[in-house]
Amino acid sequence: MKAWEQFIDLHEESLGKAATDKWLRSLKVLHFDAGNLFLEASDPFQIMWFEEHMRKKVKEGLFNNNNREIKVHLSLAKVAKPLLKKSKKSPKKPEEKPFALTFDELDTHSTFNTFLPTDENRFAQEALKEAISTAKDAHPVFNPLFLYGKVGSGKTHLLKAAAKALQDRGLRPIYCRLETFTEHVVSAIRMGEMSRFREAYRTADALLIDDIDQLGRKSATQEELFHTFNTLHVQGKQIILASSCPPKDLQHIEPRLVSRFEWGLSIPLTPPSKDSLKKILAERAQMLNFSIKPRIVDFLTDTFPSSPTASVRALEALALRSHIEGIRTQMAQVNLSLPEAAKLLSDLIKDEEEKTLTPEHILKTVAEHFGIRKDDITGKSQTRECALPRQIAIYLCRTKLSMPYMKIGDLFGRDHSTIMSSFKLIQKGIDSSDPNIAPIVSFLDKRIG
Ligand SMILES: Nc1ncnc2c1ncn2[C@@H]1O[C@H](COP(=O)(O)OP(=O)(O)OP(=O)(O)O)[C@@H](O)[C@H]1O
Repeated sequence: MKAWEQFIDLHEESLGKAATDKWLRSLKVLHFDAGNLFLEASDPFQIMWFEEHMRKKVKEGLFNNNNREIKVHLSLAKVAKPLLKKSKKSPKKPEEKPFALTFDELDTHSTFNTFLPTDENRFAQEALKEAISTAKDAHPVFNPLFLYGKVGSGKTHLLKAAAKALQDRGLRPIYCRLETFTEHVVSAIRMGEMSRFREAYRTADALLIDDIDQLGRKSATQEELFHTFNTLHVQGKQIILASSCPPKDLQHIEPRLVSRFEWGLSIPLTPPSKDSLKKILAERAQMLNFSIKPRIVDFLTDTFPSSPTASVRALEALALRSHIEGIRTQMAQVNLSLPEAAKLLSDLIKDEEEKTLTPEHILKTVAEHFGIRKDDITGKSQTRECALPRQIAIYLCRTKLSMPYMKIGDLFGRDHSTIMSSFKLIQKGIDSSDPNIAPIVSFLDKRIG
């Protein structure tokens, strides 16, 4: 496939020939349709390496002749040693026809077996298992099942586990993220293939949609979801949805959909506690055949406290990087010390630190934006070159961190009333849509996060 070959050639210079051959050229091209490239990896580390090093680059740099993004789907070769026992069912072959609905893939580690039951999530797991065991045989008692919880509470894991368990029962569930459902609606409309879209979704044995809170104001998607929901519901097909909030808090979603989401059972999920997260990491390491000392597990949970997702990703990165490093230096993975682990994860740790919002981070972002030094912002200079960035930084410290004026004054070496008047000046600029102030503050506000 030409675009893929060109993409590989382009990256050979920075990766080197050996790495390019080992990690990219050895990926087997299974199939290509207009927007999707299916590749097969020979071992799990190749997939992890790709996700870590190439996923972003592919998204930004792999396009077809019509300049549309090509999505890369990676699977593990059947002969390869899987991380977990795989289902006996062979994966569905992608369709050959021009309009192909490609659904999100299930992964080998998101199963019920690998989901650690905690007091907070036990009920959700039981409800899902019950729904799966009776799916298709009886009208579901609770339909839909609506899982909701914060980032990292295990929604995606449970949804994929449920889809996998349904497949193992010989049923044909559809699992997809809302983004995929939306893409399908949009391309079906564009290509005049609505009947094929409907046939695919409405004949499924169960429908599982993740990130339903991202429905937003897309009216065509809401319309199709509404009819898909009704058709499946009337037939007694189980519907399982996941969202960051309960149905009543969903934004911009038609009331008729919200009320349907409330027909069944809504189940809250809570992110795992620190102790549970440690157990999750230890089990994940075992699945990866990665020997990890408890104190490195502690280090991961302390370093990536904001979300289980980040800790799990860091663990996977550590397993991959120490595997590569081990090949290079003969270093035994088993002996990985804390400083070695920290070194291998230094970029991820830096990213994590930057995510924590501090006055330092605000100063750094504002200074970088205006091309001046942090010291210029807190320094004495009254030139406009320094004064405007300073006033904006003061404004952002107040609005983003709710810092008291006195504290901001200490940070900027100015008295309380100067800080207040800087704040008011920027606020006035925003309120009056001053082109020299409002767009910059809005941009920096988003950038700071
Ligand atoms: N109880 C659990 N047992 C095992 N792994 C878990 C558990 N809870 C979360 N995880 C793991 O933590 C990571 C984050 O979970 P997941 O992606 O399912 O969260 P989420 O609620 O879908 O978050 P988001 O809202 O960001 O999509 C995953 O790697 C998942 O496998």
